[in-house]
Amino acid sequence: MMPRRVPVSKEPVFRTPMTFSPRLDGQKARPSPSRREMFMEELGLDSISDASISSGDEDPEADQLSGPSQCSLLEFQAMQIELDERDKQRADLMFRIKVLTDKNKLYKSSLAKEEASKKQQILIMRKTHESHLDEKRELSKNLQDVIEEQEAKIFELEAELKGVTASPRSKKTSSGVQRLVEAIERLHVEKAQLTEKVFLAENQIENGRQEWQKTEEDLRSQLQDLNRDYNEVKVELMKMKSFQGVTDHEKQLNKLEIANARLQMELQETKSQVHNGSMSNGVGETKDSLEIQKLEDENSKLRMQLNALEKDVSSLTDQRNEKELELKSLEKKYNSEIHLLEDKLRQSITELSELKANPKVVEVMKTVTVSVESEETKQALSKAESDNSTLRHEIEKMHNESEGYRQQLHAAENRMKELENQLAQTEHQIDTVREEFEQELVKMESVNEEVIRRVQLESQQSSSVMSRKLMMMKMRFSQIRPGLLEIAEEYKSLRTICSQFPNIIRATVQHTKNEIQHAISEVSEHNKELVRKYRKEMSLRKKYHNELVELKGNIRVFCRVRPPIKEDGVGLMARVVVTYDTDDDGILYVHNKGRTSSYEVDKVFTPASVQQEVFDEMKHLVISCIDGFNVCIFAYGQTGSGKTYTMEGPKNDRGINQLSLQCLFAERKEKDKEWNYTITVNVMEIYNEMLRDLLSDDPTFKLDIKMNQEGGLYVPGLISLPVNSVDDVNRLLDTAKVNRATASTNMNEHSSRSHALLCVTVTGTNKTTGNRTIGKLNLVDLAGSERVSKSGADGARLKEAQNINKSLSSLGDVIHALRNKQAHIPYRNSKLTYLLQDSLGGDSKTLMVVQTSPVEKNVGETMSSLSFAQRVRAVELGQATKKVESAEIATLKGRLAQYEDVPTVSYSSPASKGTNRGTPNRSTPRGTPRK
Ligand SMILES: Nc1ncnc2c1ncn2[C@@H]1O[C@H](COP(=O)(O)OP(=O)(O)OP(=O)(O)O)[C@@H](O)[C@H]1O
Repeated sequence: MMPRRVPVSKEPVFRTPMTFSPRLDGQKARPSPSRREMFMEELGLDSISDASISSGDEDPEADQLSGPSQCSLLEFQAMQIELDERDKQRADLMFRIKVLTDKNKLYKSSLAKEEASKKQQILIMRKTHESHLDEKRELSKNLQDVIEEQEAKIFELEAELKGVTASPRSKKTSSGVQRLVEAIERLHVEKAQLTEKVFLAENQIENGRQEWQKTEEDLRSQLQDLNRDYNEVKVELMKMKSFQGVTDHEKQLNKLEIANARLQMELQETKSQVHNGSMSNGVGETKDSLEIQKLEDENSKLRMQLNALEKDVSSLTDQRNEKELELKSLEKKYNSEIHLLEDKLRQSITELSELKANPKVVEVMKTVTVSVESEETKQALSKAESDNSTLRHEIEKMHNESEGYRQQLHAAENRMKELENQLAQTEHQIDTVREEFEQELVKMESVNEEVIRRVQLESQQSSSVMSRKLMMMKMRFSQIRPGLLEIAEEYKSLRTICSQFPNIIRATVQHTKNEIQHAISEVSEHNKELVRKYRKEMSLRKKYHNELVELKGNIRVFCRVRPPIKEDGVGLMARVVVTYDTDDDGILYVHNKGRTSSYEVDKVFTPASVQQEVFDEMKHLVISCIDGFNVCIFAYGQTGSGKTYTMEGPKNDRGINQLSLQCLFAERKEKDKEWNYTITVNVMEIYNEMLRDLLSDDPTFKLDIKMNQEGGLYVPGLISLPVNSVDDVNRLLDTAKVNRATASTNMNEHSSRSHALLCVTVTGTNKTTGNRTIGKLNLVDLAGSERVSKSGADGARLKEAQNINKSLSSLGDVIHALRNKQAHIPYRNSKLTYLLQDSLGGDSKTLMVVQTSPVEKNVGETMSSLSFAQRVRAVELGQATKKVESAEIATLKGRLAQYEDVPTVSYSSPASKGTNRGTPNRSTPRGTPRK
């Protein structure tokens, strides 16, 4: 979420450059504004972070409360903090104003200093000028004196020429020259003094310049500090912008932004004010940089003035030097002229004295002039006249020169006046600058005062608003304080209770756990007891059931469901549709087209059941064979349902056939002390209604089933072989397998379409009594039970299927007849039923293992097989009996067999025809079995 922008006030506000330090470190963003922040917003105040609020003497726990009362307390605290901040700002402002005032004073003092030094300089200059003027005046006076002296001399000479003495004049001349020399010497002294003063003034100017530079540097460093502060604030702002920017710091960030904006505004406004102030009479805030600029301007102005003054001084010095040179040349000139004049004068005097010494010449001259002019007189007179004219010329020339000097003096005076005017102008300029500066200072002061007044007014207004709000808050706080205290108390007590909660909860949980555990253990005990009872009941039930089955002679039915195999394929048709009852191991369910059919058998073996598990359930039946019972176990089911797997089993996991023989061997061994047992086996198959001996040398030979005189069935030519070990059994079974393969074109298909029979005969003789028992165990792997219509067979295969169907349907018919206790049981309808006659209807214990596929694809056949199994299960054959013969009977039977040439090897026990029970079966061994 972007931070909300707050419009910046246009009024200039003095602010310190971000003196607060907000919680930047370790602050965690809050997801949404708290109620306190919302309240602060309502009041139009900036929100304050939790960390910045310290409640002082308030109960700190009250801060943690939530609700209206907590908001009010926080409002009060927020107001206080806001006021503190304002006070801080005001103090900061005052400090800045004080700094500005100090600076102003400093400028004033430096200005006064500068002014004083300038005044001093002006005074010095004025004095220098005055002294110069005096000198000039003195010089002109001296010159005037010299001129006057010269004029006097000329006059004296003229007068002397006219007969007047001129002796006092010469004295006057020498005194004027003397004064001129003195004046020149004074000028020299004054020049040295002036040079010294100029040097002094230069030093002062240099000092002033250094002071200005220092002030300038100070101001520059202050400006740099301010800029640095500003940059720091900027950076701080940037940091805060980058670190914050989430909802709970929005207002703080806004506050900083406002402060920043205000600072910028201040800066701009100050700039503009200063600019306006320099352009017109506008007022503005004094900013250090502009002041420096202004002072620099003034400094440069003053420097210019100083330079002008220095120029003036240098020009005056030049002028003075010129004058000195002029004076020197004049002095030289006057001296030479004076010397010349003195020489002339001396010459004239000598001539005059000569003339006086020779009065005749004078008289002659006078006479010549009046009347007779002698030649000499005339010459002397003309010479005198020429000398006189020369002297006049010289005097005129001197007059002219004197006039030139007078003009030069006048020009110098004019120049002096000009310089005085310039000086007056400079002074005027300085006065003007000073006045302007003073005016500006006054303006600045007034602006400062104005700003201070405005800020004070503003802060007063804001503080009065804040005070009002504070008052309001205080009032509200005082109103809600009791409630708050109450809530705080409640909160404390609640907190105490809450702090006890974990212990209570822990204890309660522990207690509940213990109770539950106790209950569970009780229940489990009870359950165990129940399970024990249930199992006991079940075993009893089974026992009774078995007893009942034994009594009734029911055909026992087991069902084995094979696991899904790859031939079942994938997809919908490979879905498992057979499920099992968890409580009853005799019930299974088949799901077909949304309907579920349940089937009850004596025992259900799931795909997880192993061979041994299956055999264990029928072990007692197998063992009963050793006691003289006839037992028949046959596997029924569609092709590929696992019949062969159950009966034969793979090599590494043998099935019922081998396990049964192993069991019999073990049993024989156990009873070895009392009984002498002989176990013989024969292996047959019925294929296309043909009976074959799989242990014969010619397995294709078709065997017949015949009945002896006693009604017993026998198979002439059938080979029975004794077996004494598992190896014997394996050997025989392998031979049977080989013969079965030899007799067929396709072994796999053949095995599916033929019934395989393994018949085990156990004959036992009691070693003590000589009594004999004969028990038979028929182990039958039936052909596949699938329907012909489904298999779609034709030709030879159709015949096969029909034959299979025939035998199986005959089996069904026999079962049906037995079930309905019909008088005629159609055993002879097929070779299978005929051969199994004793097992199905005779004095036999019969077990059918119904094999099923678990997948959808075979669901029809599965249901059909299970329905058949249901019918088979309902068949009551009556109680089976042992076939035991006494020793005498056994001996007699043996003798009889020797005399009678009848087949003695009965396939099955010689049972009476039909369903008669109770008659001991006779069997006549047919000689020694072939090897
Ligand atoms: N309980 C089981 N566990 C594992 N695999 C089994 C089981 N039952 C049957 N199979 C497998 O199912 C396939 C078919 O079994 P099997 O040949 O025994 O059927 P079948 O009913 O004798 O067939 P057919 O009537 O054609 O002789 C075999 O590959 C076999 O290994």
